[in-house]
Amino acid sequence: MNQSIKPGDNPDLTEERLSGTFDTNSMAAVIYGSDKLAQRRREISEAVSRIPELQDSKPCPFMTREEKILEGSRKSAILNRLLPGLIDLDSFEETVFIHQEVIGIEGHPLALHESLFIPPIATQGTDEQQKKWLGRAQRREIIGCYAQTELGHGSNLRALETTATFDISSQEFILNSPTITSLKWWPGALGKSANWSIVIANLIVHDKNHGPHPFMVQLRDEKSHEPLPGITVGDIGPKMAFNGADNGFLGFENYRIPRENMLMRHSKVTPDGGYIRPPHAKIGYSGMVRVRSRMAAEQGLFLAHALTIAVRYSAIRRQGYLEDRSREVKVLDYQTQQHRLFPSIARAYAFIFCGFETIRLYDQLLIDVQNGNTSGMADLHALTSGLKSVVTHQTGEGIEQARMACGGHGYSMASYISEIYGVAIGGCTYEGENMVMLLQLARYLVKSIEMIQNGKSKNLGPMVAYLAANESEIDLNLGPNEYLKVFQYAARSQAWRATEKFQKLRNSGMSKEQAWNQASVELTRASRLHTRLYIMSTFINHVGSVVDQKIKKVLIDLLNVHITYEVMDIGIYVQGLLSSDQMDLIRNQLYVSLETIRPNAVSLVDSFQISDMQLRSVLGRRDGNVYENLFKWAKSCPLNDKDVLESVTKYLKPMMDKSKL
Ligand SMILES: CCCCCCCCCC/C=C\CCC/C=C/C(=O)SCCNC(=O)CCNC(=O)[C@H](O)C(C)(C)COP(=O)(O)OP(=O)(O)OC[C@H]1O[C@@H](n2cnc3c(N)ncnc32)[C@H](O)[C@@H]1OP(=O)(O)O
Ligand SMILES: Cc1cc2nc3c(=O)[nH]c(=O)nc-3n(C[C@H](O)[C@H](O)[C@H](O)COP(=O)(O)OP(=O)(O)OC[C@H]3O[C@@H](n4cnc5c(N)ncnc54)[C@H](O)[C@@H]3O)c2cc1C
Repeated sequence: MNQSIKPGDNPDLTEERLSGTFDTNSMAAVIYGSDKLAQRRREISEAVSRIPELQDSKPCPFMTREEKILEGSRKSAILNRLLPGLIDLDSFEETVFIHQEVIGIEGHPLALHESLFIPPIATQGTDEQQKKWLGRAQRREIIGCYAQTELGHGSNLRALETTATFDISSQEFILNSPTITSLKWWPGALGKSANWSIVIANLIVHDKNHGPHPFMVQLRDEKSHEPLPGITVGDIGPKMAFNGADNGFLGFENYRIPRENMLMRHSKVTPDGGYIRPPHAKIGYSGMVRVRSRMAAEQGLFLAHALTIAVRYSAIRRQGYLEDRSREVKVLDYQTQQHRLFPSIARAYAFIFCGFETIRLYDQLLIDVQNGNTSGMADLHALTSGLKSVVTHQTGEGIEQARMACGGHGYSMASYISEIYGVAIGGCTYEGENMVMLLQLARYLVKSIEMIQNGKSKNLGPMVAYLAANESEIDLNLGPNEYLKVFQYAARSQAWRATEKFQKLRNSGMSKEQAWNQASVELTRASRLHTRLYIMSTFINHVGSVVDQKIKKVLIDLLNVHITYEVMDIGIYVQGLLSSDQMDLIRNQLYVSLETIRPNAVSLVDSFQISDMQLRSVLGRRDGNVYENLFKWAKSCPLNDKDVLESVTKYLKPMMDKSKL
C-alpha cells in the first residue's frame, strides 16, 4: 500500500497511489538500509513539522543571498539547541538529514563542519588533539571548514603553494600565502561563518618540502569573530547555486600556530625538527576519499528529489490525447515521458544502493587504517574516484531531463529543480574534477591490465577480475547476469583498447605523460564503463538480497529498466558482441519494462520519503494540488507587493509619456 494517500489530495495522484503494488514504507526500508533508519527519517520529518521556529520564513527563491545565510544560521542555532531531543547525536546520517530537512540544499554555515572539519580531526588527529578540539567542535563551540583549494590550484595538489614552515626556536609553524594564486579559494563556510579551519599546507622542515599536510588553524577571534592578525578572509561572491553557503578566500602572512596544531596521528614533526612519514603517502587525502565515498548516495538523493517532483507532477499534468478524446491524458502516459524519467528512477535507486555500499567500504577501510593496514586504500580511491564522477554526471543529466519533463513550470523556481540541479552538479567539480578523477581510476585499470599482460591475473582484485576474461558470445535468453556479461565485455574491451593505445604511444618513443594525455579520452571512457558495470552489479546483488517478495518483484522490474537502458546506451561498445537482432530485442525489452513499471512510478518516488518541507517544490507537493498553490506562490512573490513599481514610475512611465508627445 502507498502510505502517502490522504483525503483532499489531487484525485489523479490518489489514483496513481492506489495502483501501486507494494508498501512504500517497506520500500523505504530497503532504500535506506533498514526499517529503523527509514522510520527515523519519517519521525524526524514529523517532529520538525511541528516546530514553528524551524519552518522557512519565506520560500527560498524569494530570499536574497544575505537572507539565505541569515536563515541558515538562525535555523542552525535553533537546531543546535533542539538536536538532543530530536536525533541520535552520534548518528552522522541523522545529523545530515535533519539539516537537509530544516535548512534545505542551498547550504548553511555548518554544512562543511560535519563532513570535512570534524572527520579529519577524528581520523588524523592524535588522541590529545582529539581531546582538545573534537568535543568543542561537536558541541559547536567552534565552527570549522576545510581549506585546501587555492585560487590557482585545485586538482593538482602537488602544486599547492601555501606553506607551513617549522620554526624550531619557537616550536611553531609559520603559515604563508606567498602569491595571489596561493590564496585559499572555495572552502564552504570560510567566508563569514567559520572561526577555525583545517588548512592544507606544504610542510617545510629544515628547508625541505614534505608536501601537503593538514593543520588546525584558528582564523577568527572567538569573542569578536574578527579575523586574527595575519589572516585575510572573506566571501568569494555569488555562485550558480548553493548560495546559502559562504564559500570563502583566505590568505596568511607570517601567521604562527603551535607545533601541536599539525594533525599528527600519521605524519609527525618532532620538537627537534625530525619528520616521521605516514604509513601511506596519501593518507592525508583520506578526508576527500571519505566525502567521495558518500557522494553516490547523496547524489542519488538529489536525483530522487528531482524525480519526486517530475513524476508526481507528470501524474497530475494533463496535456493532449491518446485514444479518449473526451479527456486530456496524464503526461506520464506518454512513452517519451516514461523514457525520460523511468531510467532515472532506476539510476537513483542504483546510486543509493551502491552509495551505501561504498560508505560501508570506507568505514571498514577506516578501521583497517587505524589498525595499521593501508592495503585497501588504492582500491577504494580508484572505486570512489570513478563513482563520484559517473554518478554526479548522470545525476546532472537526470535532473535536467526531469526539469524538461515538467515543461514550462519546470523552468520556474516554483519547481525548485534548477536549484537542485545547480547544487548537485557542483559535485562534478568539488571533491576532484570529474575528468581528473576518471583518470585516477584509469591508472588503476591500466595497472591491472599490465598485471594480466605479465601473467599475474590471479593477483587481480574481485572488481577487476573481469578484465582477464574472454567473453565473445552471449546467450540472449537475457537475464540480469547476461546483461552483466554484455557490460563486462564493453568495459573490458574499452579498458584494453585504451591501455593498448597508451602502450603503443609509449613504444613509439613518446614520454609517459604525453602518451597518457593522447590516450586520455579513451582512458576516461574505460573508467566510465568500469564504473557503470560496478553500479549495475551492485544493483543486481542488492535486488537479489531482498526478502519481501512484493518489493523484490518491483525492484526486478526497475532493474530491467536499468539494464536494458544501460546496454542500449552503450550500444557502440557492444557492436562486436551483439547482432542487430539482439539489439532490437533489448530495445523492445526496454519498452516493455517501461510499461511494466508505469503503475508503480508514483509509489517508487513516494518511497524516497522526501517531505514537502525538504522538497520545497510547488510542483512536487505530496498532495498534488499544484495549480492553486502555483497561483498562491506567484502572488506571494515580493514583486507583487505593489501594483506599480519604481521601475515603471521612474523609467517606463516617463519614457511612454515622452513618446506620446
Ligand atoms: C538531498 C541529498 C542530501 C545530501 C546531503 C549532503 C549535501 C551535500 C552538499 C554539499 C555541497 C558542497 C560540499 C562541497 C565540499 C567540497 C569540498 C572540496 O572540494 S575539498 C577539495 C577537494 N579537492 C580535490 O578533490 C582535489 C583533487 N586532487 C587530488 O585528489 C589529487 O591531486 C590527485 C588524486 C588527483 C592526484 O594526486 P597526486 O598528484 O598526489 O598523486 P598522483 O596522481 O601522482 O598519484 C600517485 C599515486 O597515489 C595514488 N593516490 C592518489 N590519491 C590517493 C588516495 N586518496 N588514496 C590512495 N591512493 C591515492 C594514485 O592513484 C597514484 O597511484 P599509482 O599506483 O602510482 O597509480
Ligand atoms: C560548490 C563547491 C564547493 C567547494 N568546496 C570546497 C571546500 O570546502 N574546500 C576546498 O578546499 N575546496 C572546495 N571546492 C574546490 C574544488 O575542490 C575544486 O574546484 C576542484 O577540486 C577542482 O579544481 P579546480 O577548480 O582547480 O579545477 P581545474 O583543475 O582548474 O579544472 C579545470 C579544467 O582542467 C581540467 N584538468 C585539470 N587537471 C587535469 C589533468 N591532470 N588532466 C586532464 N584535465 C585536467 C579539468 O578536467 C577541468 O576541465 C569547492 C568547489 C565547489 C564548486
